[in-house]
Amino acid sequence: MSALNSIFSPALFKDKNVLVTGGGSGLGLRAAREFAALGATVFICGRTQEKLDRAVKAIHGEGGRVESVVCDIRDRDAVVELMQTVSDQAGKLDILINNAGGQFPAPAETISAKGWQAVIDTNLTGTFNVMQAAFNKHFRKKGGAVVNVIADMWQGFPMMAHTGAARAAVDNLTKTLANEWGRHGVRVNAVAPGIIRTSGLETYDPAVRPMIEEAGKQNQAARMGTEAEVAAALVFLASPAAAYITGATLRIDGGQSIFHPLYPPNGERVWPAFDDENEKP
Ligand SMILES: CCCCC/C=C/C(=O)SCCNC(=O)CCNC(=O)[C@H](O)C(C)(C)COP(=O)(O)OP(=O)(O)OC[C@H]1O[C@@H](n2cnc3c(N)ncnc32)[C@H](O)[C@@H]1OP(=O)(O)O
Ligand SMILES: NC(=O)C1=CN([C@@H]2O[C@H](COP(=O)(O)OP(=O)(O)OC[C@H]3O[C@@H](n4cnc5c(N)ncnc54)[C@H](OP(=O)(O)O)[C@@H]3O)[C@@H](O)[C@H]2O)C=CC1
Repeated sequence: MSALNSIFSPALFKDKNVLVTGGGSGLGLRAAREFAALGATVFICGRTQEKLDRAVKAIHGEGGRVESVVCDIRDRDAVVELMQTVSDQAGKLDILINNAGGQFPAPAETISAKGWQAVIDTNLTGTFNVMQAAFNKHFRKKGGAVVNVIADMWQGFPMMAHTGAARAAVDNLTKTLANEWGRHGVRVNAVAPGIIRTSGLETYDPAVRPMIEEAGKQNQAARMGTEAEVAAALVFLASPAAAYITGATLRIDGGQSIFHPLYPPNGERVWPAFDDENEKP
């Protein structure tokens, strides 16, 4: 077992280099810690140097190998440079976790042109920029694995029209690029988290937090997901255990996306809510 109580073999990613975009906080940081604990050399990127510095310190403190690069994934040239940096420092990239992203809750009719563009540029174009640059610089010749982080937008995404559209597009890109790049030995998958308790949620306006707390219980586990639960799925899809999986999107949402308002009757549970084993002391 690794320091993070992982069920995976401690040397699973020995000699592998992993890039986690948005690895300075939340899900990305948890994933970066997990890959580092399993033997990988991890690169993390984001827009904020201080956030990255704190993450590097945390991973070094756990004995992991990590490098950070300031990079806005919306900037194509910066993303190409990021791939060059990985090449200069580590020689190759094996795994890309496309996690950087964000949005703000707002009714569709109020979203400004710049607000719409910022969210599409970040979550769709930025995600594509990183995949394309990783393929051209690294994966084309030696193969690799990509896991994109999207969201639960299967029934539309009220108050999140911009990100719902962008994430649905990335779901489709995942399938398209799995087809185009399979012959190069590249697997492309995605995870679709439901509502996960991360530091990212705290960036939202306090006025919408009660709504998020309530929505976080609308699933079969009757609670929000944890960072560890998403990281475990990212690790699995990036690992050789998923060698026969490509073009797939794994929903990590406690059943939120299939939640039926009429069941259970009167909201009664037979068993207590599922616990996250990783979070138990
Ligand atoms: C039911 C809830 C389900 C929750 C499931 C999902 C959860 C998560 O994803 S957790 C959190 C992930 N982290 C974040 O979302 C935080 C990071 N967010 C962002 O960085 C921004 O949302 C961003 C994508 C817009 C960042 O772009 P950036 O270019 O840095 O942003 P600017 O500040 O320059 O703004 C550009 C544009 O967007 C408008 N805008 C930004 N925030 C809001 C807001 N809260 N409400 C309305 N409009 C917003 C901003 O005003 C700018 O437009 P103009 O005003 O027209 O210039
Ligand atoms: N928490 C949840 O319930 C859910 C989260 N998600 C998605 O999971 C991912 C991680 O979210 P979470 O950990 O919760 O939130 P965080 O806000 O903690 O993580 C987002 C990370 O992305 C980085 N980032 C944002 N924009 C850019 C950019 N343009 N270029 C480079 N890096 C960027 C941020 O760093 P910086 O600001 O320094 O650039 C930050 O480290 C996001 O894509 C999020 O939308 C999806 C479904 C549910």
